[in-house]
Amino acid sequence: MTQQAIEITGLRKTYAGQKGAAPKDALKGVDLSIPAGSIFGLLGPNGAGKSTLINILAGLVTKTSGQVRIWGFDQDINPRQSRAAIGVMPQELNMDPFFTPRGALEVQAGLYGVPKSQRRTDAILEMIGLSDKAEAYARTLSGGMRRRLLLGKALVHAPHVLVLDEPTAGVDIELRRMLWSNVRKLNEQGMTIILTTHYLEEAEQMCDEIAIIDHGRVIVRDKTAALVGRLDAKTLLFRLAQPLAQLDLPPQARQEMRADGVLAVTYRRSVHTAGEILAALAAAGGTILDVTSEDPDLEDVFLSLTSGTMD
Ligand SMILES: Nc1ncnc2c1ncn2[C@@H]1O[C@H](COP(=O)(O)OP(=O)(O)OP(=O)(O)O)[C@@H](O)[C@H]1O
Repeated sequence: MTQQAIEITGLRKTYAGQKGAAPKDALKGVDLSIPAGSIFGLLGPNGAGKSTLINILAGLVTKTSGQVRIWGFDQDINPRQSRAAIGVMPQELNMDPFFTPRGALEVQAGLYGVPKSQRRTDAILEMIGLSDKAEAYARTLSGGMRRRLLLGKALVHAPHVLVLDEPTAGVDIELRRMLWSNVRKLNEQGMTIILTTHYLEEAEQMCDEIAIIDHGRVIVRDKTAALVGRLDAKTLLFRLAQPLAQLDLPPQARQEMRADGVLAVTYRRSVHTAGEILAALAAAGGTILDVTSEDPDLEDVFLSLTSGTMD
């Protein structure tokens, strides 16, 4: 059996309502296991409960009920070991402006009780590309550098599991590339990676498996390819010699003329075959110059499963 990096059972979180507001059930009984060594994506619309889940894993939010095991350690029974097994790169860029990157990494290592002889401050600075800024005050660092420092801070205690909360929101392409190449390297070295992202394409490229959370529940969890494959829709794109006067498609297929003059025909693979679509075009007298196909992507999966409120 694969070892599980994270095992969550029946996890609930109810925030007390503030100023007379009703209590908020942010997590309504989440069961989720994340295999060791994977890159796992946690997706969901705003307010779905992702941050709550991550913050519970990080030990920053107290759960209402349920069980959380990190690297085999129960959070309630072995809080210290479960905490030592995980590192979190948070979203917010708040940091003490008077710390230098070296100072921030050293303080963080101290907080985790990493003995001086075992600290890897120079190696981490090198990895996050801040060796030449090691002694600069944080307030002089750019947003991108601060983010890299946050990644470095999450790594000081060499955790088994690294959680990245929206690591690439609003960052430029170069930083995104650097982050992903670091993440891949860490994963190749055996680190389990959990990431939340709003960029579905990114999740599709990076993650082995994905869970989608909506309204405090895991509504789907599968291998990325299987998730995308689960969608039945298929689109054929035709470039025709001349526009068709009329095209009679099978009843459940639909057509759309795109701005670039390409005719897009979408159908359900479980209902129709590509042959039926081609036959309909031939019957309409269409001369096909070129045909390509479009498979559904994660966005289609996402929209078909959630209320489509992702922004
Ligand atoms: N401290 C809090 N007190 C009360 N309600 C909260 C608190 N933190 C979060 N919530 C509510 O719990 C729900 C889940 O929030 P959470 O931040 O976990 O969602 P999210 O999926 O991370 O969203 P986002 O992508 O916007 O960060 C939301 O309805 C939110 O308003």
